Amino acid sequence: MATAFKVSFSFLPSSKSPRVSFPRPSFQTVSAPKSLSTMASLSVAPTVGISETFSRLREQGKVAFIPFLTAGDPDLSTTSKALKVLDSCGSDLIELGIPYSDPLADGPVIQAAATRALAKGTNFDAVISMLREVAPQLSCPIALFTYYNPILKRGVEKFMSTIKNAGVHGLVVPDVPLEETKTLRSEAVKYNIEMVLLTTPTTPTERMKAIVEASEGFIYLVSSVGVTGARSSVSSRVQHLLQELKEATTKPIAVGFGISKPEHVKQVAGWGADGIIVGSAMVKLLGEAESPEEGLKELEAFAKSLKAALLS
Ligand SMILES: O=P(O)(O)OC[C@@H](O)[C@@H](O)c1c[nH]c2ccccc12
Repeated sequence: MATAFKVSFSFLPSSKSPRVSFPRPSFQTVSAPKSLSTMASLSVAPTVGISETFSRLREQGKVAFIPFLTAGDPDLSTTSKALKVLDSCGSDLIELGIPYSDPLADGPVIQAAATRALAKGTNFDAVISMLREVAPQLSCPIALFTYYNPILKRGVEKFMSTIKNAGVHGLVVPDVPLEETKTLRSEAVKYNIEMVLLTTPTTPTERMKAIVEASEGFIYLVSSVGVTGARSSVSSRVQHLLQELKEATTKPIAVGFGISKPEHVKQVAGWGADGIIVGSAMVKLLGEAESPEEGLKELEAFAKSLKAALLS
């Protein structure tokens, strides 16, 4: 089971990556304007990107609602409908997970969803075809979540151009240590894909600062050590971690891991988060429903209840 693994996530120091402070990446093109020649050749969804979404929300004093789904559970046609449902319930960004056979950072709910999705034959190409069709119909941006292996298999540049063409705006890759995100980030920038990096309660301060510096779109604050999954409460350490991050950056910070109830959402927003990410609780509803239709109804009611908690 996932808890038995010790892995090098991008947000944790790896054995290859001692706790040192990092020079600013030399390719500080992160906020460079997109190349018109590159963009003109791509079919891009008309939605605004992740940074811009957060800027707009900040101006309005709002906190982003960010649901996560595993693509292909129970099947890709339901995922496509679920994306539209979540969009219409006021999602500000949707994180879509590519199912993977070895999801080391995931707890039982998302692991089971990935297993079911893979058993149904869901693969990267099928997720991309689905997105190409549905992304232009969404008003919120999509951040793709994937482990590193599927990227390496395709080649970094090919991967970035493929996801950009499918209408994706951002990318979260949990199992690449910061030092090894350089190539990913330089290719992502070319395609105007925002690479979101993660930091955890055990990330040393200097490393956290380097992560914050390099992260685009927002900073993903993992609320607790361990794997994904609903928890009964959100660690109160998050409040302190948010303060620490806010001293280091003005970039938006979204909190994820264990958030599963309207009360959690309200609490974390009250602590100053710019966004709230809810994964396992959403995935569970779709995965365990009696039928896809039933799952979509439950997803809609749940998403509305979380969004309402953010607006109240
Ligand atoms: O499932 P939770 O506990 O609500 O956490 C969000 C999460 O699902 C999503 O962001 C995510 C899914 N798998 C991950 C692996 C690592 C980091 C983050 C994730």
